[in-house]
Amino acid sequence: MSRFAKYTHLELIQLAQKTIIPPLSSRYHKGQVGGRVCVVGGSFKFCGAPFFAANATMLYGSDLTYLVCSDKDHDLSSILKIYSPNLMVNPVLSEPHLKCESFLHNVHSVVIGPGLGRREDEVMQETNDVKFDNVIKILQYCVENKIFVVIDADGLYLLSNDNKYKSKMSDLLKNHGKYIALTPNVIELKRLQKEYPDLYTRFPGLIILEKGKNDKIISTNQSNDSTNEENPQILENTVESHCLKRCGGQGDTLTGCLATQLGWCNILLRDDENSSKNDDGDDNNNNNNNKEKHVIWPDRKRLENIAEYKVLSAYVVSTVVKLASSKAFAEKFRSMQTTDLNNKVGEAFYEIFGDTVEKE
Ligand SMILES: NC(=O)C1=CN([C@@H]2O[C@H](COP(=O)(O)OP(=O)(O)OC[C@H]3O[C@@H](n4cnc5c(N)ncnc54)[C@H](OP(=O)(O)O)[C@@H]3O)[C@@H](O)[C@H]2O)[C@@H](O)CC1
Ligand SMILES: Nc1ncnc2c1ncn2[C@@H]1O[C@H](COP(=O)(O)OP(=O)(O)OP(=O)(O)O)[C@@H](O)[C@H]1O
Repeated sequence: MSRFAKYTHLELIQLAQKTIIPPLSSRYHKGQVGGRVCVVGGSFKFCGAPFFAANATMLYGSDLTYLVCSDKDHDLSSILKIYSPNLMVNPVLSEPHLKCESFLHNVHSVVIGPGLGRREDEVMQETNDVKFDNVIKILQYCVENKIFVVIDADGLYLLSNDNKYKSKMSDLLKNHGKYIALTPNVIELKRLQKEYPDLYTRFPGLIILEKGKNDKIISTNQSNDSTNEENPQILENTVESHCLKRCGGQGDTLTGCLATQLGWCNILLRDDENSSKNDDGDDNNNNNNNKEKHVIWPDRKRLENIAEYKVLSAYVVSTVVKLASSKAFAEKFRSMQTTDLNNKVGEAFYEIFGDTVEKE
């Protein structure tokens, strides 16, 4: 059981408000606190999924969202650009010598997988392998540079079923689990458990947000030798959803929202790291330059470790998406689509957290 499992729903929401939802303020510039998120996905078959995920990142509150896809997937990048002028679509995923640094250096979180496709389904095997090689390259770049990653949909398929890539991916998860969240649906979870029977304990620091009627958040101890903690820890979101429509893309929405929320956590954690470095500098050099000290939301409450930031993020996002889907369903019933759900994300967030404007 997670320490959070002893909290009531209201206590968790209040805790989140004090720890992981940075207030809106005129002090911050574009991307600094709202965050910069990148979604990697799309294929010749699926242009909806990457759009829903990327669109949800922005509707949840990111300032800048990039969508990285392949220019070999027919008209995918043009279609995505037409879907939304808010997104920055970067069709570099099939570049043979991809330089991740050029588009990821200032990003706070990344989604890998919505609509990405699978190697066996693709038409042009040769260019296709470049695309998937690059997906692995991106994952590696992210975890080595402490960028949070959400792996969903066909990203999970690579991890559970792709013979060329699954061992490389599982090595990255094993060594850098603390930067990664998986968001499987029921079938994706079954595939993962078939490949990794010890899924819940195998990847230290990993969290798994299992989607379903009650979203379940599983977290694995960060270190294999911490014996005094339960492993894994489980937190279930039992808030009722009144949405009875299961249109494709609800999971993509959840994934996008989670990426933005994790991006915020990354920003806050980096700010703590920078300010403690400066504290050391001050002591050693007797230098009273406070400029870099807790630039962002100085009086926030701290959680205990990275895993707690990720678990609370997953809980909050699950709550927001459940409320958004209930609202969309109440208006549209059977005709509800994912676009309706996406359009309720902001309203649901507001209903739960208010305007979140910084108090003077
Ligand atoms: N508009 C778009 O572009 C969209 C594109 N999308 C993209 O499609 C890609 C493939 O994703 P996917 O989920 O369709 O494929 P996959 O994992 O093989 O599962 C397929 C089979 O699993 C089952 N099944 C599923 N859920 C279940 C449940 N809760 N409980 C029980 N069974 C369940 C179900 O089995 P059946 O009902 O046939 O028995 C189904 O046939 C991926 O890239 C994704 O991002 C989507 O995001 C949607 C919007
Ligand atoms: N049986 C259910 N009852 C109520 N809500 C559900 C149910 N199943 C899923 N949900 C809600 O829908 C969200 C998405 O779950 P779903 O299983 O549809 O994901 P997915 O298959 O990955 O979606 P996508 O179509 O985007 O690939 C969940 O997080 C949950 O909030």
